[in-house]
Amino acid sequence: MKYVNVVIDNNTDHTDNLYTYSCADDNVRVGSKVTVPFAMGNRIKEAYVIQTADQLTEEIKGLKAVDAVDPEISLSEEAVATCIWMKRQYLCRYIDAIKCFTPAGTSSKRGKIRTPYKDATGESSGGKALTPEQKNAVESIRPVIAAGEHNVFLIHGVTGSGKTEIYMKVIEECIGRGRTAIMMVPEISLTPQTIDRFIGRFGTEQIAVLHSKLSLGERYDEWMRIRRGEVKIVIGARSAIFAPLENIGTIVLDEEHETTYKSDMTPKYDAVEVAIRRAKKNHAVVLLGSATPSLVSSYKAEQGEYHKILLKERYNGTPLPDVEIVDMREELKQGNRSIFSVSLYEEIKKNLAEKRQVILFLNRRGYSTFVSCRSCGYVMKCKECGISLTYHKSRNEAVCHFCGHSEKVPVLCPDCGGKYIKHFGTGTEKVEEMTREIFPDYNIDRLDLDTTTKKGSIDKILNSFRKGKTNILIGTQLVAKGLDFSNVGLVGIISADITLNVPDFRSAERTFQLITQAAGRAGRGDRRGRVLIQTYHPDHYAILAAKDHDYDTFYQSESLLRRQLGYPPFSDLMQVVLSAEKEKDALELCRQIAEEFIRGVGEEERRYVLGPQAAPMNKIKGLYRYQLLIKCFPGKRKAYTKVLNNIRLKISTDRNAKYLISVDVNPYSFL
Ligand SMILES: Nc1ncnc2c1ncn2[C@@H]1O[C@H](COP(=O)(O)OP(=O)(O)OP(=O)(O)O)[C@@H](O)[C@H]1O
Ligand SMILES: [Zn+2]
Repeated sequence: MKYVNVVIDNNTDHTDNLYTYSCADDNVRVGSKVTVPFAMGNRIKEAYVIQTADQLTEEIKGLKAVDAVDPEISLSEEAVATCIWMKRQYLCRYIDAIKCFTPAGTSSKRGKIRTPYKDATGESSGGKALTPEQKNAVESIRPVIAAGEHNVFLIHGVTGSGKTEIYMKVIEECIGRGRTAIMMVPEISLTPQTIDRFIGRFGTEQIAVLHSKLSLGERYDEWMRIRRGEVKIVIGARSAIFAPLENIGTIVLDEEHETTYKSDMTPKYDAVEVAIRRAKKNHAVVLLGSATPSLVSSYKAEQGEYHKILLKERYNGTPLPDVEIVDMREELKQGNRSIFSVSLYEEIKKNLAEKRQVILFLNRRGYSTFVSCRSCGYVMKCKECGISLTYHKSRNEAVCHFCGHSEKVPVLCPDCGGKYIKHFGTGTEKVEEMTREIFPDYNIDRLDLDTTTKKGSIDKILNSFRKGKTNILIGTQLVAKGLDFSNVGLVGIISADITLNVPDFRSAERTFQLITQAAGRAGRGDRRGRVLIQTYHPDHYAILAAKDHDYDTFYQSESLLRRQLGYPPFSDLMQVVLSAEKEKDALELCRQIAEEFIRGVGEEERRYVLGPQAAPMNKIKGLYRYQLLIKCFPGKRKAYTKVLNNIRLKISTDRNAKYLISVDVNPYSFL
């Protein structure tokens, strides 16, 4: 007879505890999926074993027995340990963490394993001869793997330095030693080339690709292949970090600075942190790769927590693109009101004449930014969210980019009855229209959320650009993410100010990253490329540093500011959001929670609690939102999360409560 502590598969905070059962099946172990009779009615529920024991330390009255042990599905001990850690780290329930590690969906019962990407035609095995920089990188990682030690490497390599080649060599090394690997990319649909290269090198049998387009049945099949140990490499986006691999030797996070690695849904985990946690338990190495490492990662490298590897040159020696800043205030003075500065127009013309391709980047989709009345200043806003609606010309509608609500644009102003309702500002849809007007003889395409809703549309747009059919590609940040095309001569950044003006302490960091990444798409072949940055803030340090490809200077200025203000990487920033139907209630409860938190952690912490204040998105889907921001300095995380979690539980388990509470540690957006 064994005794087990289990977590019940229940979606509530009331039952987020460990429940003890006896178990007659000797096959039961930590991580087993079981069924148990639960609560008064003894309904059979699914559950997961967190602990096992041969004896009970004290007698339990009315101890029930496990109903059955699932022979197919189980978590590894390491996965269970990671779940317990996640619960503490991200203030989630046990079951929220466990669900990350278990397969969604059920067996497809088709008897045939369906592998996605089976038609991929990648490069043949062997790989390329490494450049000296690539070789140095691999050589400094190899001994750590040989020794079976854990370490984190921050591979800071300029755009086009060939980081993927390093990942593949390191993974090869691991597999040669009988170990496994996780290869993470920020967005799978944008990285078909990377996947092709891996499949070409390692073959489909050894690889599982996890992505959101898989059906539930496919996902289940892939999960089982991995769990049975048939797969050596798992490639995927954020959730692939939970792949049920054992004996992991390497975890790679490509473009480690990308916000997609942070989950904004429960559990609100950070895949970089989970990767390091899992790697430690597996004695594995973590490779964090980027041309623009996050400030947090660079700081950790500086502190000696990570080992930094620098790659300063593109693999083929082509210099980084030549970057020019265009002061849009001057354009205005010259009477140019178009979205194209004279220099940008001339550069586009020149590149098209030379048969080189052009990328135009603007980090805002839609046609205009807002719809407003010229006579009275009325602005169309989302009734649910309170944010201004964006005009989409192709649909002839004003759309809320937060909740998706859309409505027709009125002919007359609903406020003053005037007929001067107009749309202002620029989005990618308008850039496309303008570009078509000015360059009617060229093929122009657009890559943003609106043009990629249909299945396969991303592939289509990227393929036609790769083949050279598209002359000008216009897009949002999707075009800044790792695309590797050799014939791009020019990248034009229509407005660098959009990200700069977002109310977030990371806006400068994001701007620097986006410009550098977008610029990095230019001149990846043999000929040098050119980049034009249009801005009303030509003297901003983020823009100047991006122009000079000068990460270090940016890092120094930015970390100085962050240190003074006590922002990450010098603290963890915790966001507590209270939502309620009445604005007054949300504010009042937020106030109470602030006091309760301070009582819990001590009066001397009061100065680290900011707010309550209305969240920048004051109203979402009809609920008013108020927030507290808490700066949590090193050594305090445990105490803070404990108090916060108790507050959260009190609210979430109160059946009469009219509020919602959400706690997010280092969210990627504070809106
Ligand atoms: N040693 C090499 N020999 C030949 N070609 C190489 C070599 N290393 C990399 N390449 C090629 O260089 C291109 C860029 O490599 P990769 O996509 O890995 O760059 P990256 O460092 O990830 O850049 P980014 O940060 O811009 O995404 C690819 O087309 C790749 O095939
Ligand atoms: Zn809305």
